Amino acid sequence: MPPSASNAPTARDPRDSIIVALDLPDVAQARALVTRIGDGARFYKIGYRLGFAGGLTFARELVDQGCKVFLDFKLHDIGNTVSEGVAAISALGVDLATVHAYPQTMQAAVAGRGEDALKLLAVTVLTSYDDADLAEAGYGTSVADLVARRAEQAREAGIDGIVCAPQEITTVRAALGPDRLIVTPGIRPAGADAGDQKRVMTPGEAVRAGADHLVIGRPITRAADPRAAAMAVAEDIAGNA
Ligand SMILES: O=c1ccn([C@@H]2O[C@H](COP(=O)(O)O)[C@@H](O)[C@H]2O)c(=O)[nH]1
Repeated sequence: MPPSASNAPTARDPRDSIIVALDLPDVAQARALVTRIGDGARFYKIGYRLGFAGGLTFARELVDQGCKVFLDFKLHDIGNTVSEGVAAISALGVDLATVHAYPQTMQAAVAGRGEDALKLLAVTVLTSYDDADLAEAGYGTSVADLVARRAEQAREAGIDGIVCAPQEITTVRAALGPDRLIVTPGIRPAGADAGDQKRVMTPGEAVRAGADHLVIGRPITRAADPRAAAMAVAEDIAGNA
């Protein structure tokens, strides 16, 4: 079960910094995992895999249980489609949603969100990319420079926060100012397999660098004891906050 009112983390509880990526094949497995994590986390991310397998209904279930929900579909399309898509996401009552950090896309997303409580995050450069991947995709710029440029454009567009790797937090914070969110995937506890992630840091390092939230999938969801894995992350965060 997610944390009950009696053991709910306080505002400064390190567990509030953790967003668990529920990259699972179906709702039954996602529900079982959330139960196993219990009071180890209360903020969950739903992406393509679960989203296309009943995850939107499950998002509602998590919200009704008092959990926070991040819908990570990384929208990128013509402006009208993005605006209407964001308006539809707003109606789900989730807390965070992502779009790619292209100026047209971000402006359309902000227009679609209107006055709703949904916070929009712009994904700068995926954490599975390095400079060589950007070059291969046709960009003549480094990851660091592209993230910095996109963070500036996100601020101008009125986006609420940025998704970037922990390595870029200092640059992004300078562009965004103190109040907007910095959310970092690419998090690996010391010794954990990086897998397809190329720009990684430990939870403690990322929090020390200034991340507001850490997105963590496999190191928690594939752990033998997911609650213990989440608690170990929280401990690392607490030791570095
Ligand atoms: O740049 C990005 C943007 C999003 N993600 C998402 O975060 C999680 C990370 O999962 P791990 O298993 O901890 O690698 C995953 O859902 C990605 O879609 C990202 O990794 N990088």
